[in-house]
Amino acid sequence: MNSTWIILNPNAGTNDKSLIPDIESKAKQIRTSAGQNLFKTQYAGHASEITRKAIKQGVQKIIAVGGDGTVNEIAKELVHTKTALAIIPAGSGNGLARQLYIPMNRSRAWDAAVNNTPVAIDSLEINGKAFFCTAGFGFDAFVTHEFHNMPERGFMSYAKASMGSYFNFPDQSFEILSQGKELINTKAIGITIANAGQYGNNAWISPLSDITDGKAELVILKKLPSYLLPGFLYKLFQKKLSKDRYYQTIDMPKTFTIKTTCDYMHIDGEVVKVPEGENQYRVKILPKSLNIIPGKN
Ligand SMILES: Nc1ncnc2c1ncn2[C@@H]1O[C@H](COP(=O)(O)OP(=O)(O)OP(=O)(O)O)[C@@H](O)[C@H]1O
Repeated sequence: MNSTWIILNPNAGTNDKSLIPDIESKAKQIRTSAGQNLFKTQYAGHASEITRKAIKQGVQKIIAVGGDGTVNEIAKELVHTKTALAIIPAGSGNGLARQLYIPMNRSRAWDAAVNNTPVAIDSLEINGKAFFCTAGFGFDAFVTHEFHNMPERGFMSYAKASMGSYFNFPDQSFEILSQGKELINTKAIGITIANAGQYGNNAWISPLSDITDGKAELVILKKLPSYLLPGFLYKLFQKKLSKDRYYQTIDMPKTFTIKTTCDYMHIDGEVVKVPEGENQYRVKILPKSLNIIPGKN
């Protein structure tokens, strides 16, 4: 049996025609038995199914080739298992890969995936759904929703989706509780729960977040007047955001509850429609729960 499986989402990313043949040839180079070691996903949820099979068969490492959606599907199955995850970034945002300093260059990412040693990172759960980078309510979830409906992928589409709706987006209510005590009660354009520091695309929404520290941060974003937006965006991409009257970041306890009236949320960049009548979310931190291969050791 091959001890490394590769799971590739052929639909991921921005239409790179060389991706599939390149990964096919790299997979052949590391094949150690007659068994299959490359699996192409055929539908949403397929990467999770393949991962469950890999765990049962004692596979030691899974190399995910795709974007954050594919990575999330695989990683959530690997939480609290011995199987390590490596990533070849092939999506549009690649948040977890960038957070782990995995090269965007495919050959260098492959070298890291094959040769580097895993580290244990934290994961988070929101109403039982695992995530590894960020989850959010309000404006960032709305932008993610708009982005997924755009014909083109990539950073420029994110910028268009954000700018087109920012000034009309209404404030939302957020109440955060822990152990029955109210920690926060506020109106804001959105909140982000951060395990990693960035959304993807090097947009550092929570620059001090450390994916291995056993903690999560909550970012509260208030609507900025237009003249402050360019400075905010500059700091976002330069990893320089810090507390002010429009941007707050709070260290969170190990478990907490969010009550909100938002219609959408995103979990690692995948939009989730909030079920009618559901407005309460339990968040739990699972320290050092996933073995993952970083870009640098
Ligand atoms: N063959 C397939 N057809 C349709 N959807 C698929 C297929 N394989 C996987 N998927 C789904 O596609 C979703 C998006 O994929 P992925 O995140 O890898 O790429 P992306 O959306 O281009 O990247 P990013 O998340 O960085 O924007 C995944 O959540 C997965 O469930």
